[in-house]
Order: sequence, then C-alpha cells, then structure tokens
Amino acid sequence: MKHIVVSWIGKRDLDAVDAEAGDGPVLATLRTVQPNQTYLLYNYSPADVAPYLDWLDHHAPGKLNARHAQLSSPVDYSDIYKAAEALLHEVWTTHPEAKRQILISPGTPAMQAVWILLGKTRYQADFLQASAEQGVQPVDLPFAISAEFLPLGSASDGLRLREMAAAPVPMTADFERIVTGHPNMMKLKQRAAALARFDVPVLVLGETGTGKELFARAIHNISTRSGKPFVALNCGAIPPELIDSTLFGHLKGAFTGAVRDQAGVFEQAQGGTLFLDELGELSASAQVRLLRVLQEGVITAVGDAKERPVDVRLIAATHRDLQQDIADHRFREDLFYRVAVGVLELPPLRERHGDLMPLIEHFLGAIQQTLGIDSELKLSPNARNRLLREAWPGNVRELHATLLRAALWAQDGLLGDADIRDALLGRTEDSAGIMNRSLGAGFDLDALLGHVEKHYLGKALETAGGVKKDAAQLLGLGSHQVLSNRLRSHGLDPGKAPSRSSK
Ligand SMILES: Nc1ncnc2c1ncn2[C@@H]1O[C@H](COP(=O)(O)OP(=O)(O)OP(=O)(O)O)[C@@H](O)[C@H]1O
Repeated sequence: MKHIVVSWIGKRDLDAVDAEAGDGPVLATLRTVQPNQTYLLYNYSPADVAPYLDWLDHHAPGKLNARHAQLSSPVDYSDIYKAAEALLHEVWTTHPEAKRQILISPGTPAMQAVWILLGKTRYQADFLQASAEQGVQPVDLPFAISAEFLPLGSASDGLRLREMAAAPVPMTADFERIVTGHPNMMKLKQRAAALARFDVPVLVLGETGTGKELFARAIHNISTRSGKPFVALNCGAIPPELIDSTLFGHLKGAFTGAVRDQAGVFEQAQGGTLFLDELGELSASAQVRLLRVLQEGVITAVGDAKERPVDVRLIAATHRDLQQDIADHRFREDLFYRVAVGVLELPPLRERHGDLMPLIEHFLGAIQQTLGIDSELKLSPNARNRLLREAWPGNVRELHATLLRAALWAQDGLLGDADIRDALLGRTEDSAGIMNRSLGAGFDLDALLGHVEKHYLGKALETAGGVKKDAAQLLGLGSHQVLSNRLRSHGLDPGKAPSRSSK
C-alpha cells in the first residue's frame, strides 16, 4: 500500500543540515515511518531551503516532493489554509487509497491548527509528532471535528471530495441522492451498490426514517431488474385479515367485498423488486406463507386453486431487533435466513456526525422547489444551532418534515429560530395543547388557526411528495387551486412550484 507523509519544513529541519543538530523532525519521522512518498511545504526562500532538500534527498527513504508556499506571514491562517488545502486536495485525490499521515510538529502553531482542522475533516489522516525528547509518535486527538463546524460551502465540498475519494465502486445518481459524508454510511452505500449486482435478498435494518426505502430503491435502480416494477408495501399497515390478499392477490368472490380479481404485490412486482417494509410486524401465519413463496417461487391467490410462478427480488426492512424476536419466538429463524442474505444496518441520524448540515442544505433546496419559492431558503444562525442541537428521534424523515413546516412559517425565505421551534413543537403538540391555551392577553385566534392550517398544509404536501393535486385531495380541498390559494394566503407562491417534487 502506498504510504504518504505530509509536513511543513520548520526551522529545526533547516538547522539539521549542520551535523551537530540531529536529524530534525522531518528526517527523524521519515526514517521511522518509511513512507514511499513525502510532500513538504515551506515558506522560507527557495535559496535557503535548497541545501536542506539536497541533504534530505540523500538521507530520507522514498520520493520527495517539496513546494514553496507564499505566505504573507507564517501565522496568517488564511494563507496557511489555502496552501495546506491545495496540497492535501491534490495528494488525497491523486492517491485516494494511500495510507496518509500528517507530521504536525514543524512550523508555527497556526500551521499545526490548520493541519488538525483539515486532517480531522475533509482530508482524513493520522497525525504524527516528532521531538528530540520523545522521538516520533502518533498523535491521538480524541475528538471529532464534524462537518457541522465547518462553513456551509466547505462542508459540502468536503462531502463530495470524501465521497469521491472513498468510492471504488462507481456510484450512480440513485446513490448520489443518499446524502451523507459519514464514513459508515459511505461504506453502506458501497456495500449496497455491490449487493445490487447480485440478485440476492437484502434486509435493511434501521430506525424509522433512516433511509431504508431510499436504499432499497437505489439498489433496485442499479440492478438488472431496474426496467421492471419496484413495489413497496408496509407490512405493519395492513389489517391481519387482508395480509394474504395484499401479498398474493385474490379472485373475485373469494371473500365478501372481493368484487373483482386483484393482483397481490408479488404479482405487481413480477420481474422486479418487492420492498417489504416493517417485515417484523408480519403475523406468524403470514411468515409461514411468505417463507413458502421464497422457497418455492410460487404464489396462490386467495380463492384460487392454481399456483402461479413469481420472479421477484425481495428487499425487506425493519426497525425491530429480529435476532431478539427470533429468540422470543416472534419471528421465524428460517425466514430470517432467507431474507437476510445481504444485510445493511443504517445508523440513526444522531450517530452520523457531520451529516446534519449537508442534509439540511439538501432539503432546503428541495423544499424551495416544492413550494415554488423564488429566493434561496436560508437559516438564521440560531435556527441552525437549534437544528444541530436536536436529537432527531424520527431521523432524516423528521428533519425533512421539520424544515418543510418551518419553511411554511418563514418570512422572506429566512428560517428563524422561532420558525424552527414552532415546527419542532408541531411534532409533539397534541390537540390538547392547541385546545387548552389560556384566553385573554396574548391569545390570538387567527394566529392559532393559521398555525393549525400551516401544520396540515405542510403535512399534506410532505405526504404527497410535493404534488399539489394529491395534497389537496388529502386535505379534502376541492382542487389544487384551492390549495394554492391557501398557500398564497400564507405568503407562498405555489404557482412556481413544479408539479412533482424534486425529492
Ligand atoms: N441520506 C439521505 N439523503 C437524502 N434523503 C434522505 C436520506 N435518508 C432519508 N432521506 C429521506 O427521508 C425520508 C425518509 O426516508 P425513508 O422512507 O427511506 O426511511 P425509512 O427508514 O424507510 O423510514 P420508515 O422506517 O419510517 O419507513 C425520505 O423522504 C427520504 O428520501
């Protein structure tokens, strides 16, 4: 494996040419860790550094690259950042697979600080330090600087770079839609893309709203079945008496209310992918029948005597701990091993350090389009901090819903702290909260009703994926024009909204 070391050249290094002064931090480190390639930055004059570079070339292992960085002063953070960033960008993108170490000892404290900032965030690296007293040592910096602490622009640039650097399997647009810069999630995207190429069942585990369906769709879209249907079914939402007919279909007259033949989801997904969400909610008897279909590749519709062959790839998901359910005899072990051939376990949002800001930016852009807002949606600093402090028990889905609600509340495209607070309240405020406000000073009936209206407008738009016609139907409003009028009365201009959301 290629091994690269990066460092500034410091005063003690230049002094090392004089035989009395020891090796200096750079040479001492190179002798110890033996990299194949070393990249050095210096801000001394090239004439002063030339003898040192000659000398170093004689004594150091591997290939040396040194470049002059023009700094207005050795403590100017901005110039140091530019020089260090340019070097790391070049080296990290040219050698994405290499073992990368940054020697932080040579140079000024400002140079050290910039190495740590960059090496902990956009250009992940191990750090080394060298001193005459302690020798050469790895530096353990027991903290993470997540993308949340970086300015917006650089957080997303870094995201792209890290994705590029860590992507041996080419990612298609479908996987690009899964916004993340978190190393575990990027590994999961890789694994999912690899699994997509094999026609095996996949089990996606994770809390609600972590992106299980998004992964399932991405897998389908890059698989050989992409030209065929993707059918999603939430097993937890089907009444037990309808589970068989929903899965396998029924014939006309099979039971009261069966007025015509109806294909089940297996048949609807024929040739394609069936996504069974909340698989852990299936009753014991439904589990037996599902197992049989997976073993034999045939279904029997309710009321039918004939078996019909089905060719479907199954992707299942659950937020439950299926291993525990197996131990408690709630889930069949044989079914588990049938569906859990490829397993992806998505971490909750609270564990994906660095993902919040990129997701927020992504959703603000999508919501702006959905709501047809002209100017870019922006967050006030306090609103941003509030979003970053939240634990997000409903994960990415809840983050999106909160931003959508806040965007409906916001004035002039600026989402303030109060908008976010109100939007967050919307997730917990029950009818009693709304019904039991004290009358008198501060009570404002119009504002309260407006609040409720905005809550439901947002909820319907979210549920309908931004399609106004469907949202209007969900709200019992006569037409999408009525919905548009209501949105307009809250200062939004839905005339510009696309008919389909960009999500
Ligand atoms: N990493 C992500 N990048 C962009 N959008 C995301 C991401 N994760 C989730 N989303 C969005 O969040 C919403 C919820 O995601 P999804 O439906 O895939 O979650 P889920 O785990 O299947 O949820 P549930 O268990 O509640 O069905 C969707 O609108 C999805 O597009």
